[in-house]
Amino acid sequence: MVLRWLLAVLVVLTFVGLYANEHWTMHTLVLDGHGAGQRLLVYSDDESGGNSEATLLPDDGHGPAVRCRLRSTYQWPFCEMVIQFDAPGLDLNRFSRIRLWLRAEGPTHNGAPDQVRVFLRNYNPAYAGSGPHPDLKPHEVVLTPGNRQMPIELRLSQFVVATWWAQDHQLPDELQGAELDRVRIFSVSTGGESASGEHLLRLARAELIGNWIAPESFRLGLVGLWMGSLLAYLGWESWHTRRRLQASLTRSQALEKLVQRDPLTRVANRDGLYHALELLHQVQGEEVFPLAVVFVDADHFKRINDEHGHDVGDQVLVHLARTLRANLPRDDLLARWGGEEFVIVMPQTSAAEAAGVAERLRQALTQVEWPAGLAVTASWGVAQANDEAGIDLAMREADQAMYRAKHAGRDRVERAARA
Ligand SMILES: Nc1nc2c(ncn2[C@@H]2O[C@H](COP(=O)(O)OP(=O)(O)OP(=O)(O)O)[C@@H](O)[C@H]2O)c(=O)[nH]1
Repeated sequence: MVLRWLLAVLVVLTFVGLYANEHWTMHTLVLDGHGAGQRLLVYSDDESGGNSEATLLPDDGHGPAVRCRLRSTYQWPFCEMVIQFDAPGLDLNRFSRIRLWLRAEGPTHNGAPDQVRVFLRNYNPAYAGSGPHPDLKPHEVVLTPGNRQMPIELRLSQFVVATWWAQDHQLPDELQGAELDRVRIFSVSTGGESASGEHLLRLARAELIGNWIAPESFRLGLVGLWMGSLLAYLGWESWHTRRRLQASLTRSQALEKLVQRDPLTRVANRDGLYHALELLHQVQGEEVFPLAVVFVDADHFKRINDEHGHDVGDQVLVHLARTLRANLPRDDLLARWGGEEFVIVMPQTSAAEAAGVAERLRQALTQVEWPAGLAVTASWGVAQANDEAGIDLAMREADQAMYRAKHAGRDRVERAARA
């Protein structure tokens, strides 16, 4: 359930994030030649041997323009409006698009609308040289503004390295692709097909549009978010499972204890006794032997029930169990064997020592304030087991010894013949 919610949230976040980074969180850089680190210039082919004339017209409220008298004395005549950026140049990786408000007027060879070339020129010492006029790598898009709706929006990925420049520069493979990390020049130039005559190039506005976070970084961030969330979920899930297991273990242990306990006297029942014996043997190993077993049976208990009622009988059993427990060391096990009969198991104790303990317990019963002013006594049988296999035999022998105590007149301790 949690995983389903997590996935749903991640999917929504991913889509909203992608959309927001693309459309909502844009930032803009205006290219007008007046901003910090920008300069507006015009060039023509006269520096390359032509004699075209480029004149910068003052901004008349519609943005700067270049009036160009194109003369075909040069092979590739051109006029160009240039916005130059201070070193180290602009890193356009923060941007994804460029918007242009651009007009071009002038004669063409075949009467088609005038073309404009848009350039982004990048600096890299590997090809630019170190002179005052660096050889920048031109990235080009050819446009036909005509009567197009403004602005014209171009993706920066549309800019490709100009083939005429690439052919002149035999660059190694790794330098042949587009590079827009140190752009020193943004320019618009008359088209390659423009005919001689007077042209007008007007750049009312140019803006670079960027995402606040570069798309690559944003996508990397999204991958990180997915991986981080799933890892956090796995961590939480394993912690939660361990807690659930622990809780159910504690519950089942508590339940087991409850099942192994006599509800009236609160001491162990037979199952509880055997379980405790097993644990004792696991912990102490063979050191539990010799192990003494004492059977205790309340005398004339039926009479107590008959004369004073079942409730008094119950209270007598509770008092008997409490007295036994209170007078036994903690390591000795006490259990209700059934009816009015109890068993004591004493680790590391011989039958002789156990008989002494039983005798003290027998006397302790005379000190108890029994219900209904009764004077309750019990008969005791003691036996000894020397190894694990001997435990059941010792139980039977202690039981028999207890019956001998009954027949001998009750309220006494008897040891098994072998013990
Ligand atoms: N009140 C009460 N009586 C119980 C309980 N369990 C067994 N009894 C009774 O204990 C009595 C045991 O009687 P007997 O086995 O004849 O033994 P006794 O009367 O103690 O005689 P001796 O053992 O020979 O001294 C029976 O009447 C059972 O009903 C119990 O949990 N509560």
